[in-house]
Amino acid sequence: MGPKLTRDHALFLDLDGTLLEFAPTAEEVAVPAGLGAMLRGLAAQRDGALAILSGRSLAQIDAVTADPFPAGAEHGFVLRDAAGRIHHPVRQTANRAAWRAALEAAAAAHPGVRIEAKSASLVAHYRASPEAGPALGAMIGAMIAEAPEVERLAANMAWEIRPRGAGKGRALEWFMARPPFAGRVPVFVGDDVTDEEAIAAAAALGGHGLHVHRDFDGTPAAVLAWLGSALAPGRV
Ligand SMILES: O=P(O)(O)OC[C@H]1O[C@H](O[C@H]2O[C@H](CO)[C@@H](O)[C@H](O)[C@H]2O)[C@H](O)[C@@H](O)[C@@H]1O
Repeated sequence: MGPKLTRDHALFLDLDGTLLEFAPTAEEVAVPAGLGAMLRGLAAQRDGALAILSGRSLAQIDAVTADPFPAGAEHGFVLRDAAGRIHHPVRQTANRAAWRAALEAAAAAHPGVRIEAKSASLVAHYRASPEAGPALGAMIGAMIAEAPEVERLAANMAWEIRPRGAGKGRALEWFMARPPFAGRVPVFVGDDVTDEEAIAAAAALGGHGLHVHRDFDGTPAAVLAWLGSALAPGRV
């Protein structure tokens, strides 16, 4: 369970596996009823100090939350501050088009594998074809071996090629240096290997880095119940 939330906490929330149950594709997730209203309430409670930190694109985040909250999209490659301004902390790679073509060709040879192209990252999803995972991972590792500007990430039933130097931990630190986050105590909740650096960053800043499986019962429902309890009458 997380701490009792107060208005002094800045909230940083992952989406898939944390607020959303996993689904066959990102577009097929069921958004819990009332999620947008709850996030708006939590943001208002702390003067807007609530940000979404997700591997999803900014457009996909907004489709889930229904409001343009501050966000670190694509694992922190695209940052949207509280005033709605967009920032890119690192540069795009020049090899993206060639890598995308190679991944599409690999996907054509593995029924069920799906390639997702975000503004900077490329993802090879193998949830519908788990047996393809190891070969895809090896192929991607070899493909980017000479490209130090990117890294291969083992995501949830997916491999992701993302620009090195971004990441959810850096995104959290970036927000914590700016209003309305600065001066508050960071609280991050995530579930995945891609969330560990934000869990560590929140703790290093004197806050709470929470894991859906280690600190809750492993379900988004438990995280949502905890968040919702902060909006109960008489709280904060
Ligand atoms: O950082 P997150 O908010 O957890 O987003 C991570 C990735 O989410 C999406 O993929 C994952 O969720 C899908 C829907 O449940 C699932 O089908 C897929 O297997 C998961 O890897 C999204 O497609 C990615 O771009 C995000 O990086």
